Parts: sequence; structure tokens; C-alpha cells
Amino acid sequence: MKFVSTRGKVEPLGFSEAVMEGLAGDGGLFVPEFLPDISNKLESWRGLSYSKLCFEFFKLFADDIPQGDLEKIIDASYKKFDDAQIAPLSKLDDKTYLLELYHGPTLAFKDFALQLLGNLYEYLLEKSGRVINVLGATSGDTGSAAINGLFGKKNVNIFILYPDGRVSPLQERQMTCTGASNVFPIAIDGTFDDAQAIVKELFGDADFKKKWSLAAVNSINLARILAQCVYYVYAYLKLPPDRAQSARFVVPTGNFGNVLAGWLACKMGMKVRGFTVATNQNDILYRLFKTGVYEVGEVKPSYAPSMDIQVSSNFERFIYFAENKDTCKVREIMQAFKSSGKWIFENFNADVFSSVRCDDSSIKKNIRNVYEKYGKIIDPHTACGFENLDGGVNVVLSTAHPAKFPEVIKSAISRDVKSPILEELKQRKIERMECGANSDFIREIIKERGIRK
Ligand SMILES: Cc1ncc(COP(=O)(O)O)c(C=O)c1O
Ligand SMILES: N[C@@H](CCOP(=O)(O)O)C(=O)O
Repeated sequence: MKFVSTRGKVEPLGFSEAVMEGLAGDGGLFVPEFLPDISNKLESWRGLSYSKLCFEFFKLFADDIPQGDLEKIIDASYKKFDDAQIAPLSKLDDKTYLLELYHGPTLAFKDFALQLLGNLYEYLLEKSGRVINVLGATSGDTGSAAINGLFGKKNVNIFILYPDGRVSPLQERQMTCTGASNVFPIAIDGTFDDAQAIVKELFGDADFKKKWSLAAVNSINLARILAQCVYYVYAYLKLPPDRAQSARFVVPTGNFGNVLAGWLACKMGMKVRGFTVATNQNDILYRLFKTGVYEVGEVKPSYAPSMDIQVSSNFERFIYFAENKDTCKVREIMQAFKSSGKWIFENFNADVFSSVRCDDSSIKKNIRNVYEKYGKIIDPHTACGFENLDGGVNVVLSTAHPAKFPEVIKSAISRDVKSPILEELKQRKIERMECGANSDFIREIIKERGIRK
């Protein structure tokens, strides 16, 4: 399988090369050259364990890695989850299910892909004798999941940019209390969008990227998206067969990676009713799906900080498919959006997407309602998914453990939620760097601390 750029200006790459490349050289995002049809495989996948299902799915894409090696990489990636189901699907009532994606080592859905990506990098580096400097941007969860996925791996240094004061205190501790000498968390004076823009700028500087062997852990990396497709298929196969096709996945959304993964699985043949893009008050995607106007707004801090994002990186992948793979059109749209912050889609086709918007007061209300109705404590991001559920079968993705956001939970339902993993971090020293939201500062940090052969 080859992978092509959404902007069409670079040669297609095989799986391993595309993973190592991260962002395509033309600034686009890699997507599979074609989407395999999984509809005739689904029945034979029913009953597989999570990691076996992941292996069957990945085989369709990672065909340049010997299957025995791929299977070992994937098996190792789901060892640190604290639930044997890996992604348990709990039934809340006849029509409402919760897909619990917070049982990984850093208590958020990012572990599904980043444990796997960490092991993939280790494998590819060992084969090639290369070293990498991982550069990522986070609004709270990708950073800690990437650090955990790469922890203790040789030949890797990790630079994670996050918006100072705009992630939860415990999320910050997860990144800054590791004590690892190859991990550099950098608090920038800006928003997640600023951090992501810096990362994309540095990946777009071909000389710098090559010299410092930059590698991506954000969902610009196609392996992230593919790994995230798997839990949709897993949940689909866990639903009673008479329910699966009428199910709608409700996805708390920020950078559009999670919901895009589900939509791709659907385009590959996993037939469902649709996908709800659930935003917080940073509602660029909500406005888009309602009006066809894609217009950036100011990033406003919310109770769901990891979704405090306006420029949703993976939306470019959606545009690519929605515009029938017309890379020229993708370039035109991305260029116009970059210069004016706006694009109006004529005759916008929302496909199977719908959207809801959840402000801070509704986040608290939804946490309270779910607790009172089902006795379940959900985190503020998941709470966005409970906004205005329609009357059909809904699978709400629960993207983080509530213990990461104890203050919001306390003020919503007067309950203390704790996790031993997070409690232990409170004893440790925070080690972080601070700088302005300027790519030159980050360049200097990488030059000083980066690893080179
Ligand atoms: C807890 C949580 N929920 C939801 C999201 C949104 O996911 P995505 O950025 O893939 O849309 C994020 C951040 O990515 C997150 O950390
Ligand atoms: N919410 C994310 C933001 C980065 O998204 P990614 O999917 O591109 O890594 C976070 O928690 O960091």
C-alpha cells in the first residue's frame, strides 16, 4: 500500500517511510492511496481480541513490515492497559453505549495509537540505525501519551510544546514529572493552535527537518489515524448485530483526528448511521457542519481544555476525500484558509456527519446528568458528547479518565475522583522549559538538546 499527500506534490511513499516522514514534504497529510474494502472481512473479525483485530486491520496498510514483526509490535502495544477488553463498551441504557477509551497508561484515548507508534518507531530505528527528534504539540493528552509510548526507547529525544496554563495541572504533571533526560516539555506562551503551527512550520523546513530527523507523534502521522480506526471496528463488532448498523458514534472533537478515523472505517465498509462531531465552545467545526463556512475564531479556554482548538489539523484529510481527491482544490482551500482564516464551501455536503456544541455550563450539566442517570462519572470532554443526544442508538466515545480533571468533576457533582497513577505524580518535581510562541526559540532548543548521529 502506498500513501499519498493530500496536496499531491510529493511522491507516494510506503507505510514505513510515510510514518517516518510524518508531515508530507508539500505540507500535506498522508492518506492511503486507496481505502481497502473491509465489509467482507468484518464477520470473520468478530470475536477477535483487540490486538488481533488491530493486527488484521494494520496488515492491510503496513505491508512493508513482515507480518510476524508487525504482530509482535501490536501485541506489545496493548500490554499496559488496565482492562482486558482494552476498549470496553459499556451499555448505559437500551440506546446509549459508552466506549471507554481511557484504560491505557496515560488515561486517555491517545494511548491506543501512541503505544503502537512508540513501538513502531523503536522497530524502524533499530532496522535503519537512525535517530529521531520527536516534535509534537499538545493540548494535554497527546504529549503525555507520546512520552509514555516512547519512554525508555533508545535513539529518541522528545520535544513537546504545550500551551502554558491551558492544560489541566495533572496533564502537565504527566508530561513534566517523568524525570527522563531525553524528554523536553516546553510550555509556550500561546494556544495549542500556536504550538501546532510551530510544529508544522518546522516540519515544513525541509533542511531543518532532515538535519534533525524530526518525527511526528501528532495525528499528522498517518499511523495515528489508522490505529484509531481500530477501536471503532472493535466497538461495531461488540454491538448487538441488529444495533450496529443503526449506531451513531458521538465523538468529542478538537483536532478532528478521532472522528476522521471512524469516518474512514465507515468509508472502508463499516456501515453505521453516522458520526456526531461534539465540540466545546471552540466551535469552528460545529459552525462548519451547520453552515458550510469554515472560519477560525479565537481559542477560548474551556472546562474541556484538550479540545481548546480552532485549526483542526485533520480536517484537511476530510477535504481531500470530500473534494474527490482533487489535490489542486485542497491546495487552494488550505492556502486561502491560511491567508484569510476562512473558506466558504459552496453546496457543502456534510456526508454522514452532524454536530453539537457544548459550552462550559452544559459540560457540568451533562456530567451531572450522566452521573445521576447511570452512576457513571465522565470527564469534561466526554461530557460534550452527551449534548443533545438524538433518539437513536448512540455510542459516545469516552476519551479521557475523569481523574485528569478533578476540579471540574468536583464542581459538577461534588465528588473527588482520583487515580493512583496521577496521585503518585504529585510527589514529583516538575521539570519544564518555557518560551514564547515563536518557532525560532524552538529551533534553538532542538539545536541545543537534539540528538544526532
Ligand atoms: C480527552 C480528549 N478528548 C477529545 C479530544 C479531541 O480529539 P481529536 O483532536 O482527535 O478531535 C482530545 C484531543 O485530541 C482529548 O485529549
Ligand atoms: N487534544 C490533543 C491535541 C493534539 O491532537 P493530535 O490528535 O493531533 O495529537 C492533545 O491532547 O494533545
